[in-house]
Amino acid sequence: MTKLLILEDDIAFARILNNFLTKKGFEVTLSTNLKDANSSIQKQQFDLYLLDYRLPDGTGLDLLETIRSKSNTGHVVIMTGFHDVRTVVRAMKMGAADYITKPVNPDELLMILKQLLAKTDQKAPLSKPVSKEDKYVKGTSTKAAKLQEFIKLVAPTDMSVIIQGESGTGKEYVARAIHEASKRAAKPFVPIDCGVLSRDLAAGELFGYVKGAFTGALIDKRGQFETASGGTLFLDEIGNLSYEVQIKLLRAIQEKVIQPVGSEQLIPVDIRLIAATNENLMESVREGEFREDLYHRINEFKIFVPPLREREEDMQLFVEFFIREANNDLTRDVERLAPDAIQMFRNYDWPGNLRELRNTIRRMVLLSTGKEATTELLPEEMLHSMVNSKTRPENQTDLKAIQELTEKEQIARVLEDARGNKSKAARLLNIDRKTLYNKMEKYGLN
Ligand SMILES: Nc1ncnc2c1ncn2[C@@H]1O[C@H](COP(=O)(O)OP(=O)(O)OP(=O)(O)O)[C@@H](O)[C@H]1O
Repeated sequence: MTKLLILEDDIAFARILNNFLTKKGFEVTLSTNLKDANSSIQKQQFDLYLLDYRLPDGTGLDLLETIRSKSNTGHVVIMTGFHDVRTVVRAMKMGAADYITKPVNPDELLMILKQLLAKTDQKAPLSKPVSKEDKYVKGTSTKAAKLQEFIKLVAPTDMSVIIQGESGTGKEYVARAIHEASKRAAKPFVPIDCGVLSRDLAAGELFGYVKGAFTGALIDKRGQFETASGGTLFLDEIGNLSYEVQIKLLRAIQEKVIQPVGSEQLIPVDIRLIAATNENLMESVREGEFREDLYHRINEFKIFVPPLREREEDMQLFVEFFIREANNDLTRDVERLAPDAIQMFRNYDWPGNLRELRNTIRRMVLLSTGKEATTELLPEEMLHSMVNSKTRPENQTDLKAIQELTEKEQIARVLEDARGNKSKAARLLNIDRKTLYNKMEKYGLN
C-alpha cells in the first residue's frame, strides 16, 4: 500500500483529504503541525508527502528540507493557499515534485499523486532519463538562434561550460543538448542538483564514500563522478556547493582524480563538466562565497539562457509543445489555447519561465472540457500577479486585466489622499467599507 503523509493544519480539510485518499487506497498518516510531521518522518519513510505551505509552527518547505536532507526519495507535493509562484518555484528547486493550489480539486490531486507514483520506479532521485532530439523545442527567435549556435560551437569540444539563466529557463535542457551533440553522447549524462544536496552529503554524493566513513555509511558507495565516467557531469546550481566541496571539485577537475570520502585511494576520472547557475557567479566570487580559481577553471565558455519574457516569438512553439505533451501524459485532447489566453500569456512576466508555462498549460489541459483551453482555466492568481506587476502595462490588451489595474491604482491613490482613512476612502470611491477591504486585500494594498 502506498504510504502518504498529509501535513495540513486545517483539521476539517485534512479529514476530508484523509477520507478521500484512504478510500482511494492510500495508507494515510495525518499531521496538523510541523512538530508531529517531523516525528512521523523519524519513524518511517513515506512514498508521498502532501504538505500545506502555511503552518502554525513553520512552513511545508521546512519539512521538505528535512525530507531531502535524509535523502528520502518520496515525492513531495506542496499545497499553496494561493498561487504564489515564487513559493512554488522555491519548493520545486528544493526538490518538490509538484504543487497544487487551494481549493484543492480532489480529482486533480489524485491524478498528480498517481503520476508521481508511476514515475517512482523509472527515476533515480538525482538523475533523469536522457531526452531525445524530438522532445525539445529549439525556437525561432534571434535569441534562440544564438543559443543554438553556441550549443553547436561548444558541443564538440571538451570545454567546461557555465550556463547562466533564471530559474526554469531550460538550463538543464541546454546542458543535455550539448552532451547529445558531443563525442561523449553514447556515455552517461549525469545531472546533479546541488541545490538539494545537503551540505553534509554533497562530497559523498559527488565523490563516493567507503563503508564507515561517517554515521550512516553502511556500504561503499560510488560517487556521481564515477557514474558519469566518459560522459558529462551536469552540476545544477553549482553556487550552492560548500567551500570545502568546491576545493575537492577543483582538485578533481584539475588533476582528473577523485578520492572517495574516508578512502586513501585516488581514482582517475574522465568527465566533461557543465555547470548551471541562476545567479551571477562572479558576484559570489566577489562576496567570497565561490572560489575564484574554481570559477575560472569551469568558465571556459559561458552561455546565457534568456528568460521566457524575452523569447516572445518562441512562445507559440512552446505552448504547442506543452499542450501536446500534456495531452499525451494526461490522455486529453486539447488542440489550442483561446486567443485571449495566448494574449495574456504574452503579457505575463513568467518569473518561473518555461517550468511555470509548462505547469500552467498542464493544469489548463487537465481542467479543459473542450478542444480549446480558455482563460477561465487560468489561475486567478496569475491575473492578479499580472495586475500587480507594472513592468509592461503598455502591452496589456486584456480588458479584465486593464480594468483591475485601473481599479487598483485608483484605490491606492484615494487611500493616499484620505491618508489611510478607510471610511473616507470608501465614501470617495462610492463603495462600502467591506467592499473596500475586500479589494484592498485582493490587490495587496493592506
Ligand atoms: N527547449 C525546451 N523544450 C521543451 N521543454 C523545455 C525546454 N527547455 C526547458 N523545458 C521545460 O522546462 C522545464 C524547466 O527546464 P530546466 O529544468 O532545464 O530549467 P532550469 O533552468 O535548469 O531550471 P532550474 O534553474 O530550476 O534548475 C523542464 O522540465 C522542461 O519541461
